[in-house]
Amino acid sequence: MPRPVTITNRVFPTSSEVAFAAAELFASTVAAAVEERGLARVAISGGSTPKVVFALLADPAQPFLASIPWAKLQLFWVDERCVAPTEPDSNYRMTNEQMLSKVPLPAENIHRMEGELDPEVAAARYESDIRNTFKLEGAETPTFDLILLGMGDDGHTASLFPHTEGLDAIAPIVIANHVPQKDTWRISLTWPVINQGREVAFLIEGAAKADVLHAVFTGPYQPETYPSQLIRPASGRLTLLLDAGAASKLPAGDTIRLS
Ligand SMILES: O=C(O)[C@H](O)[C@@H](O)[C@H](O)[C@H](O)COP(=O)(O)O
Repeated sequence: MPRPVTITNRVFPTSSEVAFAAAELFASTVAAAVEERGLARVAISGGSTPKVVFALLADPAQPFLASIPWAKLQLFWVDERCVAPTEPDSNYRMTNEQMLSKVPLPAENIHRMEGELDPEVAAARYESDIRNTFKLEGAETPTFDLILLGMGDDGHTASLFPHTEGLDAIAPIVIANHVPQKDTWRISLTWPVINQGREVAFLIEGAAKADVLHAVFTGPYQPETYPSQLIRPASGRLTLLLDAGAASKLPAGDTIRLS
């Protein structure tokens, strides 16, 4: 059975307010990690929801660009499509367009998943990159300071899709996951690694996600069908950053206790 978790459910009237809250969480987590440990390691998701967040972080009119200690941030991805970084579907391309091309994050601090390579090769290379960057030994796994997740309307998160082999991957840090429902391969962090994050947050917007959020956080535990249910951080804490539409079928209140 999954470990208990207390969910902090932060609901905002509009998607722009959710994005600003996500940018604040990113900036404050990075600053705290640098203060405490001298560096910050963050893993971000792709898709469409985080685009505005990354644009806010790079916007000189916002407080984040000047306040984030970019040189002490090591940036990773939660997952990537198996495409070249120049392709429209590339999570790296989206992040580069919205943020990386506009902020003083050193190139060597940007840890791109190499979607252009054979999926298994790309997964192995990324796992090696993580092991080297985190200076891991033996079976040690990484503890990211922040992991920012999205959720598909099918209940997937990262590239952990319903009824795919990636859900069974416990030991690795990074996997290549075949996703038959999309007739594609993806590269993804595994769910035990995500659960080791110091701060783990879902950023979810839109009424179209209301039903899946209700199923994931109030329905029976069936992670093969709703892989986002696998996300039960070891810290015992999980944050939801939602707009009113996405939250519309969740219980009222700012805390959800999952036993
Ligand atoms: O590569 C990806 O697509 C993401 O990492 C994926 O897990 C995403 O977070 C969800 O599919 C939600 O995507 P939207 O934000 O576009 O709804």
